[in-house]
Amino acid sequence: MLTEVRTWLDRRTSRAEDWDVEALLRAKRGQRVSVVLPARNESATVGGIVAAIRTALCETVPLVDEIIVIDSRSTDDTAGVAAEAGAAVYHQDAVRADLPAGSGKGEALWKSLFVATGDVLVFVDADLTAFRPGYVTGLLGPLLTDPALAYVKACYDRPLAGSAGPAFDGGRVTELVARPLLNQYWPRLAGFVQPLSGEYAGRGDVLRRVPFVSHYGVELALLIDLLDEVGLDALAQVDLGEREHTHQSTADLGVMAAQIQHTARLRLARSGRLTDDGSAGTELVQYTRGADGKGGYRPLSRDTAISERPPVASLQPELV
Ligand SMILES: O=c1ccn([C@@H]2O[C@H](COP(=O)(O)OP(=O)(O)O)[C@@H](O)[C@H]2O)c(=O)[nH]1
Ligand SMILES: O=C(O)[C@@H](COP(=O)(O)O)O[C@H]1O[C@H](CO)[C@@H](O)[C@H](O)[C@H]1O
Repeated sequence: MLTEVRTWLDRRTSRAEDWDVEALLRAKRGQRVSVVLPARNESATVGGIVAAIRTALCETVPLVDEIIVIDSRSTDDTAGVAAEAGAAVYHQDAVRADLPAGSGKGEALWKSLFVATGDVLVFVDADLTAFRPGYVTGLLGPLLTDPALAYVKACYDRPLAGSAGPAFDGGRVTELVARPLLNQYWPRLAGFVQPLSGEYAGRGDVLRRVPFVSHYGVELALLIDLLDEVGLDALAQVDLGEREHTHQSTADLGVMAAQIQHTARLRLARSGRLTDDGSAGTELVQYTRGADGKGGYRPLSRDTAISERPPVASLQPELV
């Protein structure tokens, strides 16, 4: 581990319990706080998360000023459930509908930058199955109390639901793809315990100065781009203890892994460390047996292409 990272790890890692809500209210000093949940087909969990934030951090103490759910082309009642729980719901394709539509989680997060009014934005996945308001206060703690910080990521144990395995059995793409890539090519980011965590907070003006990669490349790209934009000491992480969420299938995580590999290649090429001749395939062929689970294997073609949205701040003023 680089000496710089060792120092960073000690200096820029805190714990959720280090941040007292009353102290955060005093530190807020007129800054607005938006909580943003990107949600695709999360009707089973989004309502409980929104209600918990609203009750604890809007009604009981005025720490959070708005709760936004970006409905990311859900086919269930995510939007209705989120609205019922008290969130302001925006459909991903209805925000900046003048632009060609994009896809995936990264698109949902980029679109949130056009509707969130907070000086500080807190992002929370909508599939969490054991959410606590301390996730939000923990992420806000460093940002509201240290003006030198721009972005704070959650870290936590990630047990794999249903397995009695160790605390890091979850975060499969983190452990098998993202962490090796970061250690190989971006060792200054090796101090992040959970580089792909879906819970993080950032200053709105800084987030609007970086691009947003589509789909599941967004978290890796944000870390790499924010390191370039603001420097390692403006980044931090907060230990939230444990995180449980609805898991995707291994096959679906294969698509996520490919998107993250494409993102890494894009960033290596952009920094001149790799020549990208555009020959990397974006088709991922996976295999399944027939519906009855018998017979021979059938190929299943999956698209893993990613795209990228420019920094919001780079858009023509009249277009923002
Ligand atoms: O196209 C998408 C894919 C995912 N998500 C949301 O992004 C978060 C993380 O996605 P997911 O749970 O699929 O990833 P995982 O946590 O399983 O890696 C969740 O709130 C999803 O509903 C989204 O808004 N749009
Ligand atoms: O960290 C990971 O390996 C993946 C999958 O987690 P699990 O193996 O289902 O616990 O989950 C994260 O990765 C996505 C891509 O960055 C994020 O968008 C998700 O919020 C995050 O949960």
